[in-house]
Amino acid sequence: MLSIAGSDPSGGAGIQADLKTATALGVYGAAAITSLTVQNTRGVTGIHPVPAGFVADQIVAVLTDLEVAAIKIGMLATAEIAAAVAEVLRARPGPAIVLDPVVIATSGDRLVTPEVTAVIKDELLTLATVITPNLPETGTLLDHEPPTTVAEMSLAAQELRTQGSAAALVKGGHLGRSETITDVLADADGVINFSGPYVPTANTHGTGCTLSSAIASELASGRRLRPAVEAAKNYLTGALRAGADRRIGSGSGPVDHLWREQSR
Ligand SMILES: Nc1ncnc2c1ncn2[C@@H]1O[C@H](COP(=O)(O)OP(=O)(O)O)[C@@H](O)[C@H]1O
Ligand SMILES: Cc1ncc(COP(=O)(O)OP(=O)(O)O)c(N)n1
Repeated sequence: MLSIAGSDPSGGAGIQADLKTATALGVYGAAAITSLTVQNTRGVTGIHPVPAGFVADQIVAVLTDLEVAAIKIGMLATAEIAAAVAEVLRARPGPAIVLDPVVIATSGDRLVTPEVTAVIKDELLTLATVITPNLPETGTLLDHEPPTTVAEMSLAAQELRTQGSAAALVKGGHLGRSETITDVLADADGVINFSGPYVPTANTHGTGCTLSSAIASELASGRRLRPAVEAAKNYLTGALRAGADRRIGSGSGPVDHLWREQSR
């Protein structure tokens, strides 16, 4: 599994989360870094994008050497980086692509320039096996208000498919506290809800990164999309539960990626 994403020095999101997730799921993880961030559990205070050509070179180096079965795309930082990633991947079809259209961190900090969304819509959406926006990202991609109910998430997921994505998983983490938390997948077979228990914790830093890299890892292991999403959500719920009471950092802490190892 190749992660094309930004670096989070606090270790809970970005490539750090993606590599922990792949490892925990028994998949070899590689990483092409799109940007360095200055970030901790309290927020993001700096972004240093990698030159677009150098991002492309990293991806080509991995794809021309390792047998990559699935790619996760996360933070793209600038339109130039997004366009370079699209160009490289268009020229090398094959791996499944999980596109997490990262715009804003849970802390409220913007992670990409506004122009990135247009490149995602125009160039990356059609390359994706599945796109995994949260509610605000769904609103941005569709140019309307974010969904506020599971029924609206279902309509939005189907609308994203009409924009060119083979499948869309609209994540419900921003719907607020309830007994269950539901993500909605629209694919060629229709619409399906993935519901799991809501885990009451402030330690949700990197949940979107963890989910998308878990889906990519499960696809790399040979699962089809629906079973891959189900397995990824179960893994994430376990990691949220195991990390719920940890005190790593003073803000929104990371999930416990290695929870399965510890429960052995
Ligand atoms: N408190 C929670 N309990 C259980 N699952 C959660 C919780 N918060 C988020 N999730 C799950 O984490 C994943 C990411 O959700 P979301 O917060 O919507 O995305 P992002 O992290 O990209 O903003 C989704 O599968 C969502 O259902
Ligand atoms: C480097 C980097 N990439 C992505 C994110 C956003 O992570 P995500 O899992 O979508 O959400 P939160 O961490 O904000 O809950 C990030 N923070 N850093």
